[in-house]
Amino acid sequence: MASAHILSTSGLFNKEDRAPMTSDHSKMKIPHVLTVAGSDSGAGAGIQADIKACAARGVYCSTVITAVTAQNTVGVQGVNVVPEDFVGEQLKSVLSDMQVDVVKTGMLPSIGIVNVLNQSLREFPVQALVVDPVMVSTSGDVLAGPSILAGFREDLFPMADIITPNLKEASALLGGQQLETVSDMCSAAKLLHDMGPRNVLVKGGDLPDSLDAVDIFFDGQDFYKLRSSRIKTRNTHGTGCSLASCIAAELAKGSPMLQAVKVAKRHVDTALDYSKDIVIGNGAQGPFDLLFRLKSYAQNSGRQVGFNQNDLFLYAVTDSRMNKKWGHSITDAVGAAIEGGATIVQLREKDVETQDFLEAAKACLKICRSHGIPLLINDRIDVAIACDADGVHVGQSDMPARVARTLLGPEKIIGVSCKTPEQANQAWIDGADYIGCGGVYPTNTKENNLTVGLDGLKAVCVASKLPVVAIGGIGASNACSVMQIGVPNLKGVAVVSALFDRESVLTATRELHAVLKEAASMSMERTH
Ligand SMILES: Nc1ncnc2c1ncn2[C@@H]1O[C@H](COP(=O)(O)OP(=O)(O)OP(=O)(O)O)[C@@H](O)[C@H]1O
Ligand SMILES: Cc1ncc(CO)c(N)n1
Ligand SMILES: [Mg+2]
Repeated sequence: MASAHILSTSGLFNKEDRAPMTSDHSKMKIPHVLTVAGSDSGAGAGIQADIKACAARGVYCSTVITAVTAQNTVGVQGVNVVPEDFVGEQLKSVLSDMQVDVVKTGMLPSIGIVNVLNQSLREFPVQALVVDPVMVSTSGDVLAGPSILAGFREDLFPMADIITPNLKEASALLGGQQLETVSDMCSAAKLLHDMGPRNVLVKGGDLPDSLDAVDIFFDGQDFYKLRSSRIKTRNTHGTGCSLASCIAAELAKGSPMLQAVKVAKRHVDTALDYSKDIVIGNGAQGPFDLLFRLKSYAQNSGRQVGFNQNDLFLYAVTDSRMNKKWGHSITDAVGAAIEGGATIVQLREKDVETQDFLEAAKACLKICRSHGIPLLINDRIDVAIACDADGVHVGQSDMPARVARTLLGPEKIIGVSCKTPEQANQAWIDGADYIGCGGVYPTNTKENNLTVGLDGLKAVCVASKLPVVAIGGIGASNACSVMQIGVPNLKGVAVVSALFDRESVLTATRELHAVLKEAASMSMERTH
């Protein structure tokens, strides 16, 4: 099949031409957590939470299902327990074949299932066992009856590297004693530790009258109070399952226990904060979003999804010194450039403090979004991420495009400055969306910059599989000759001085826009 779709992809799909992305990683071992738990049809807790938590932490998750629940944000409407033999069969399938690092348990609805699990773990030992002794859902529904207590205490806890009961579960395991204060939680952690697990985390999500969300970690010697501010939200369904899975995921990566617990708590906390206002379901307890980091990929707020190469037509690059010289604010300058016909904007602020840069970027993003114009950030990936800009432009000595792609995700726009066909090819392999080629003419905005001339520009365009924007000393007087070099992937010109080193940015942009239009219609005539 011909690969005609080269220009706008981010790099993963053109198998014929691009170097394979993972050739030297073909034998990579991925950290692996096996969760042995129940399915939650509402997907906030149970197996579904475990898969999301492991994915969010970058760890593979296999699943042995112990029960299927009919469950939503109102409560648990039904439970169908998987026969213990079949739980055993699932365990054998996974453990005999895959290299599982850590087993995490959730809902274990019968003593028979606990026994089967116990046998499997003896037959196929793993590096660590995380036991979340699930008994009652937050809605108050019973997920494992009291008969399970002996199974936990006698069979699983002695093997466990950590157990993670919530207050009700800790209380049930200790014969029903009330747990109402942080000091009660410490005593409980100690008593539970005596049952055999190497570490205990008593979770305080349900601690009454507590302003903070406090969990007590006990390693047999020291107590650690893990405290975060309590987030006001109804979306806490599945926090416990998610926390235990995040711990398991960090252990699978090789973290020490306390570090794993701290990272897990921070992940759940950030996820709760991020999703505090989402609305799923009508019940009292909604699920939250563990994959919040993927947010900007999914909710491309306000802009078109993907990169349109025609956006390179009149590419405005800002310059703080010029704005200062003419007394323009950055937002006025960007607004005027857009009004004059700029089709994409790049913020290139060389002598500005980071905080001011971020504020400027946010303000410019608002203007750009309201006009449907993409906003890119020069060099500063951190600023681009912080303001959710549409992408970045990087030079040859900035962050490599491949790394920028990993940091920004598959949908953001990445441009790379290139002077040679080799650099253009590398930019394509690295998953860039376009290249900037120049300086075409000498310019004052970049010191010691090698000028490639129209011939150099043409050579790069011919070699490039990506669309190209020409840059360097271009303005209304020479834009026409640049656009007429006769290569179809030269999509536009990028300009700094010709727009911003002017008293009226609006007039200058309009003028250049008219020249580019004229050049485009001339080349249309030539081809028809
Ligand atoms: N509103 C909140 N704000 C911040 N952290 C919270 C909040 N609610 C729970 N947590 C934290 O989430 C983690 C899970 O604790 P929790 O006591 O809710 O577990 P759980 O009852 O087993 O949860 P579930 O049964 O819903 O899966 C703990 O680290 C706890 O401190
Ligand atoms: C299946 C399942 N496992 C665990 C919990 C605890 O949150 C739940 N509500 N549902
Ligand atoms: Mg729980």
